[in-house]
Amino acid sequence: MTGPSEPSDARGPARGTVSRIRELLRPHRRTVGLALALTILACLLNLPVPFLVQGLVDRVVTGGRWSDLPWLAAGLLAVFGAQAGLALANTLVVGRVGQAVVRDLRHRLYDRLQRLDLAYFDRTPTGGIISRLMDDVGVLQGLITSQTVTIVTDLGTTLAVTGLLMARNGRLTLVVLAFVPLYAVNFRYFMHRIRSNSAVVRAKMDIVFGLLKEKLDGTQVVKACASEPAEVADFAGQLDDAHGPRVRDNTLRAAFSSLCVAISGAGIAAVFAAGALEVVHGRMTPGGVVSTAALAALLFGPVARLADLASVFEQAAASVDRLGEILDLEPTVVGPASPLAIGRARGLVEFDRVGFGYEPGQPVLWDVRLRIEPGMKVALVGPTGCGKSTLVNLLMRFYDPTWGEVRLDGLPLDRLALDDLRRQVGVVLQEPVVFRQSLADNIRYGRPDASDAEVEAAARSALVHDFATALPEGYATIIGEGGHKLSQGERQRLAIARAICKDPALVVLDEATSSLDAAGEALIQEALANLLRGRTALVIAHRLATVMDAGLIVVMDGGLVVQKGTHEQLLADRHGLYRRLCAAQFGEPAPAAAGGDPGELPAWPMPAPAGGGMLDRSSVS
Ligand SMILES: Nc1ncnc2c1ncn2[C@@H]1O[C@H](COP(=O)(O)OP(=O)(O)OP(=O)(O)O)[C@@H](O)[C@H]1O
Repeated sequence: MTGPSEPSDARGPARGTVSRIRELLRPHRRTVGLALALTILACLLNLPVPFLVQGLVDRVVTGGRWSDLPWLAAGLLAVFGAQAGLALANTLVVGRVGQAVVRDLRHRLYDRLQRLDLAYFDRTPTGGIISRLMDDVGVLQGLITSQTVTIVTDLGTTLAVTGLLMARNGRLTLVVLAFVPLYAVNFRYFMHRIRSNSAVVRAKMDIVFGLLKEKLDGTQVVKACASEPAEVADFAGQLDDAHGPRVRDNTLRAAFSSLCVAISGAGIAAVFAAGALEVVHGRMTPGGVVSTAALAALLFGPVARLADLASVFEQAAASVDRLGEILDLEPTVVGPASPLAIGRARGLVEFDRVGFGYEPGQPVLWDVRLRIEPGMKVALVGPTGCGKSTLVNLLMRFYDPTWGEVRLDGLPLDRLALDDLRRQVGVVLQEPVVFRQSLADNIRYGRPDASDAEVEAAARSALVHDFATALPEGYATIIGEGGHKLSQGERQRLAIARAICKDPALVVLDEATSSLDAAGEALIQEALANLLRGRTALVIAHRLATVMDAGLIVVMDGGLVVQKGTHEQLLADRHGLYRRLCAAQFGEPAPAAAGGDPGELPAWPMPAPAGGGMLDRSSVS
């Protein structure tokens, strides 16, 4: 993928821009056709102007036929009035198309984003994504709405006027056309500079958007650390960083446009000078010269604008490249063409010699072999970074194993439809996610067709019902960003209710590490017990005290499963990692007598420390 700050090849992507715009306009071809018809009409209306001007000069000014003045003036007025009317109609029509294209494009981008796998989001900053959806789409909208009309009008005008000029006076036409190559030189000089600078501006704005999102999301931490002044200074620094390239963008465009204007000014002056000679030699009337100069102005205007447009087009091409980074990307984790039907899974999970690395050549899981029987509660424990979450990510098929196979009910995961697989799994994350919608809709998020009664049943099971009914509008209360604020414990129970409402065969639990008081903790444990009942559960355990009853505790270290067994079995291994983890969390037990039979096992967990019954995570994550 092209890095955000690398300027792309100046010609290739520009061709992509044309076909991309054509593709975007295709669904609106009728409206575009109407706009084109209006444009052609507007172009044709340019043609009588030089004749009317010539008539004014030759008949009225030099010929003294004042009786011709009213109809010549009325003719000019009618032409300009009709052009204004057509321009208005055209702007309205093209504006509609532009808005529709933007809506379609944002929709397609969001659709693609939803289908891309987590790996894309791992490597792409959120700010870059938002800036593409808002900023780059806006640039393209500008090109389509304000510029396509101009392009077509100007192209039409250029052709028609060149024809007319040729018919009137070949020598003056050559004078006019001699100036056109200057536009080409001007264009060549500025275009690639404008384009690469545009790419730099966009990359800088990605960083600004990213910073903005990150810092607004983390407002609480910013305030808690009294870092507001530092944040303001940091943001100002980022804006300053983007300021230089933005100013350069402006300068390049201004220089380019001004040179275009200068070239057309020089061209018209040359037409007048050459025209004067034609009059002196009796080959043209003064009216003929004035009207030819008017025609030249009609030609230089569009040529200058066309060249100017090229700069807008170059900027849009940079945006199209960036949008293409999303639109052309195919997800790597996809469902099979003919998936196996699974119905409701029994919950048998197998990791068969699984290895995986987020980056090529850097495995974080090496050779995981694990069989989880239906209905079993399995705890994953181990030092931080040992690969617990990664294992769960593979079970959800957020990523595919680099080698080995993961199976559900004996079926390889990559033979199942993705939504079928993910429907089987309820996830409760460490940091519960709440969306800005009603409490009821938050609960039914994983199963949108759940009835109100089912939502309430899930809420009761997860001990959400009591606080739900106390909210200002009960289950209809809007929560999440800008809505009613829930406490940490309430949000965790809401996440559990969401998982229960989905009624999954499997539960993945990334056990919360935040400190709740004893009462809050007890409520969560009760809600969790309701969620886990009768389901296969995979619990990433940070506090060993909560998983001692697990049917199987899997101890991981450095991407490998190093121990497996029940709490008692694992403790019995005096040199095992599990025992060391327990010692780190609960404190060293009294030295065991020599000989060590199970009766000598320490009475872990030790009594909870004061202040809420939470045990220290220490080195265990
Ligand atoms: N998205 C990612 N991209 C690249 N590397 C990653 C990614 N996620 C995790 N890792 C790396 O993979 C390794 C295993 O991480 P993982 O999150 O699975 O560990 P964990 O045991 O769940 O840790 P913790 O208990 O601290 O959450 C770590 O070295 C981590 O830095």
